[in-house]
Amino acid sequence: MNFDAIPRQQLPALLRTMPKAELHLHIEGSLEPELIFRLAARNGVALPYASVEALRAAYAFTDLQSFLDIYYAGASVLIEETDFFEMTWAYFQRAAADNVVHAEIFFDPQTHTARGVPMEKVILGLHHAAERAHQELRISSRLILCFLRHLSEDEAFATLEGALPYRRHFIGVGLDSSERGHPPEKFSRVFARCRELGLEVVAHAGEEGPPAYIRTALDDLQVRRIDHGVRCTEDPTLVERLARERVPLTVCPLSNVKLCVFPNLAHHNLPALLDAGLCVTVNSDDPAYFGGYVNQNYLELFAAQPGLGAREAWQLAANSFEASFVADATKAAWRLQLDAVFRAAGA
Ligand code: HPA
Ligand SMILES: [Zn+2]
Repeated sequence: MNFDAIPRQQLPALLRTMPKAELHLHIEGSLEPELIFRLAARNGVALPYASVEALRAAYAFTDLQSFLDIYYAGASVLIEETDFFEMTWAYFQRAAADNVVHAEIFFDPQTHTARGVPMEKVILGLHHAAERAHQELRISSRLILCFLRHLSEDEAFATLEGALPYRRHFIGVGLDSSERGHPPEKFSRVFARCRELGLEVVAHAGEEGPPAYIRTALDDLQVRRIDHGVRCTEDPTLVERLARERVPLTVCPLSNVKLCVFPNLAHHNLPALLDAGLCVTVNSDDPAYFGGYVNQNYLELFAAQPGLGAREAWQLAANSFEASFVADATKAAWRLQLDAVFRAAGA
């Protein structure tokens, strides 16, 4: 492929139209303020904000915790199965507009079961939206259950137990919420149990936490992907290992800027991670809170980083397929679609 034949002004259209997988998306983070207000009214949930505008104005985060406080407040309007369905269906429609062909979606059951919402309503609401997306939008998807790391390992075990009747609806587990002070090894036993059950395992690490958390996610939890992982560059030996073992990083550029991990996109280390040979992917994390869905992440990052061009666009999309939890034959079919789009653009 001749990537240099593609002029830079063609890049935004190419970023939008290229097929891609999204592998780091918290479904509760796709809840737009308008839907939060609509569900609050329908379910009789009181919100500490007077209007959609007042809620949006509160989206000025200083770190991960300042975001999580508002994110959990927003999720409190989700009560019935149809609420979970509507939220997830809205995400799939946005994803289809961004030419996402496959999504691996995180959900946080403890945020809901702690309020008395049954596990069944959470999982079936998401599952039915995923089925409709497959039929009507031709988007494939998988669900990944996340344990909240600020809670105990015993609570994670109880959550796993409660989810096992719906085992066929999710393919893996992850670890999210407040990273600092909650290292991956706090969850070693429950992740070992999940691996025994044949679940895929991933974990957020090295977003705000130190590179040591990336190491223990790999060694103690034996994760297949690292979510974020951007702080790995503070430890060159770790970067070499991630490249050698081709451990994917699901990077979320707009999230990193909103949560002050980097001052702006021009200072984001994604190009350095790509240069080091890592299997980096671009994702939206919590698009309703961080200023855009997956294409917005690509577009703003490429606009801010002159070193990123058509070659890197292709590589990032190819990485998103490689890093997904689907059969090799499916990955190969997506790669052909991707190559066809680049060839049609002149590469
Ligand atoms: O970016 C995140 N980090 C940790 N926990 C989260 N829960 C939703 N988004 C995030
Ligand atoms: Zn995340």
